[in-house]
Amino acid sequence: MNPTMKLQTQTFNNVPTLPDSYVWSTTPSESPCLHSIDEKQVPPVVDIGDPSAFSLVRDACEKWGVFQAINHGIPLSLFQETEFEARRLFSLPTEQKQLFARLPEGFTGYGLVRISRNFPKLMWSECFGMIGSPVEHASQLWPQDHANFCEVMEQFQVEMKTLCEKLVAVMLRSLGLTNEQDTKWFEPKNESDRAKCFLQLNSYPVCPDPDRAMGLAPHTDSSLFTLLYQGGINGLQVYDDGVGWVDVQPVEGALVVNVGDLMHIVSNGRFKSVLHRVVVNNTRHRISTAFFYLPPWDAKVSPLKKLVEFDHLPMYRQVTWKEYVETKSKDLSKALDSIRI
Ligand SMILES: O=C(O)CCC(=O)C(=O)O
Ligand SMILES: [Fe+2]
Repeated sequence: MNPTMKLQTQTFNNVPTLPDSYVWSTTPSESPCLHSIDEKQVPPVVDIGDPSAFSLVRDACEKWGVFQAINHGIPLSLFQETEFEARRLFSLPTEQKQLFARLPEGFTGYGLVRISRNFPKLMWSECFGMIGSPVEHASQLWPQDHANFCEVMEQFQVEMKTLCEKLVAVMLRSLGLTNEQDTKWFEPKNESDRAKCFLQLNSYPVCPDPDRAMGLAPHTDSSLFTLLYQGGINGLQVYDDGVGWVDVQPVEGALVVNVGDLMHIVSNGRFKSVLHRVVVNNTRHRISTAFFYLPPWDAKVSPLKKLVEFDHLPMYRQVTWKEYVETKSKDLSKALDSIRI
């Protein structure tokens, strides 16, 4: 594990040069990104309220593992309020944010992104994770002034979860699965188990030397899929085998839908788990909100029966979510291979 998991006080504030621990040997500037104007070379923007959405979603998930969803029903104002509250949180002094530091194995609280432990260099980012109400942490931070933060974060999670439920149906229906029984994508341990969500606010402060730094190293999300609101500032890039790194240009009000490892498994390999990274810049502090859609901890996940019947062979063995997370935290790139049949 990286010995410097804990963020250093003052790391991001007014440092004139990039500290050595943040200098990456393979940097985004050495594998430049395509700023394409050819719409075939960028992940598509899909109006998910349109009847033609199904085939567009399927094509995007097969080719890219990512698309930008518009007309999803969540008002822009809720994204703006969430971003405003996130900025309020990240602008606090580091000592104060450290009061609710995330434990190395934990999900909630403040700190480095979980994948930091898998890389020798530090990333130019910080995050705050929440599952449900953040009141426990927020009330310590702002004893008199946490109500709005909590209200906005709770409302955001409720609306995003509803949207995730709708989107999973769209994605699986796009594969021809219309019967409810055929689209059960996890096997619960208990009857009452429901899908789970995890909200992570990400902050990428202004960086003195963005060409040698990394906001978030290349990774795939472990989730079924992730909904990402990236505000108006560029930074997210996805990898395409034929093209290389491609910018996902922010579209006002759109949500980036990232296919994760679990959807790749559930779809028996049809949908691609998208490799993505974040680059930083030297002028603007970027904030993003990532909403991960997940199974319950002890639930089992495997390729959907109908798809396996069609393919005659499952591509992956069954795995519990807990087992998958533990395998992936040991080695990001080998987790999928380790359950491949
Ligand atoms: O900030 C972004 O655009 C991407 C964030 C991300 O990939 C993540 O939180 O897993
Ligand atoms: Fe991610």
